[in-house]
Amino acid sequence: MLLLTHSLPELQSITRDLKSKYGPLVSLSIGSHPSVFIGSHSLTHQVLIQNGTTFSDRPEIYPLRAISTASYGPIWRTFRHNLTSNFLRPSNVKSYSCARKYALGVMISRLQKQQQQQEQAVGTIKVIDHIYLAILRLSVLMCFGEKLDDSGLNDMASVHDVVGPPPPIVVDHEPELVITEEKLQKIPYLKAVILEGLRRHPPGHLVLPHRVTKEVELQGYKTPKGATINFMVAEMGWDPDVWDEPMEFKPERFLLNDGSGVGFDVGGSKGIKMMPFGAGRRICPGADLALLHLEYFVANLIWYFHWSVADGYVVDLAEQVKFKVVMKNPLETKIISRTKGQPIDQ
Ligand code: HEM
Repeated sequence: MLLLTHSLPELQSITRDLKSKYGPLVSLSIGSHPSVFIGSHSLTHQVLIQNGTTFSDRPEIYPLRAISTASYGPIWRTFRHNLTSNFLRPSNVKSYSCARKYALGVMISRLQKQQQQQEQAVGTIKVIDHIYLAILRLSVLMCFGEKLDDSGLNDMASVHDVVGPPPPIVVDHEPELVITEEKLQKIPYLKAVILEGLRRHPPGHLVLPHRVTKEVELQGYKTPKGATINFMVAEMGWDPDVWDEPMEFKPERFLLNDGSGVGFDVGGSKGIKMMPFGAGRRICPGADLALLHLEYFVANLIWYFHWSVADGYVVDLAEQVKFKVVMKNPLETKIISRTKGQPIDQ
């Protein structure tokens, strides 16, 4: 089959149809490049975890060969080693705590100012799809969007249990008090919300394309050397054979039975149920940092503000595929500062 489209939604709808007719392994040809789409959890595990060396190359379609686009070989290994053993080393990530706190202070100050201005102008506060870190954009808004009408996230009872009463107001971008990285460990429900956001609305519906380095047989289909292999991340997270009520937003599914923690292996080494960060040798090296930031900013933004839907606005979680998946219709929220005292002009 020759597929004459580069539109991801169209591609997804075609692969979804084909998958329902012919099973989880669907092979398409895009131009002259044979291209395979895998939506099966077990096959993905077999391919990326058990046969990683054969499936970790990238197709030569990128003009720039950086870490994410480099061929699987010594140059990629050097890039990856530099990144993981320096910038992303756990001790370094911990040492960026001051920068995280500063970024949070800027965010809170802006939101407080916006709240004050909008209260004066129209008596209501609208924050229009404007959370300031790109990494947070989709997941936070999706989480808020899904849970806004539910007391679960705003109350996030465990956040308040862990950190106590409302914080003091923020002056000069410097929060006196924040929910620290260490305290986040005591809020398993928060981690579950973030994971559920990434399952239900993964920022990428496909991982970056992989390339197979020798001819292989995949579930009886001969796949030639050089074929591009794509993994259907969103489909895997929504598979009713693996997830109970997959289209529902239910963070509890990630909690241990007694609610004391989260029992989920993001890397999928023993089995893949979802893979928002990919899996195997090319798995996103920033996954831990991303999860930490999502938890940190969500927890603190909930501690500092009460979030609800703007008057007359109906939450619409339709997605739009840009570089990453974003909300088609930006979220409009009303925020009320929980801080003691009034926000001041800055
Ligand atoms: C919610 C946030 C993020 C998501 C969902 C995400 C997801 C992904 C995915 C799906 C891949 C492709 C995996 C594959 O090809 O199999 C990837 C690769 C990559 N990500 Fe992330 N990522 C996130 C944040 C970050 C952050 C914060 C960093 C760096 C600080 C980062 C750095 C990278 C790099 C360097 C690669 C290429 C890895 C390689 O090819 O070896 N990502 N990411």
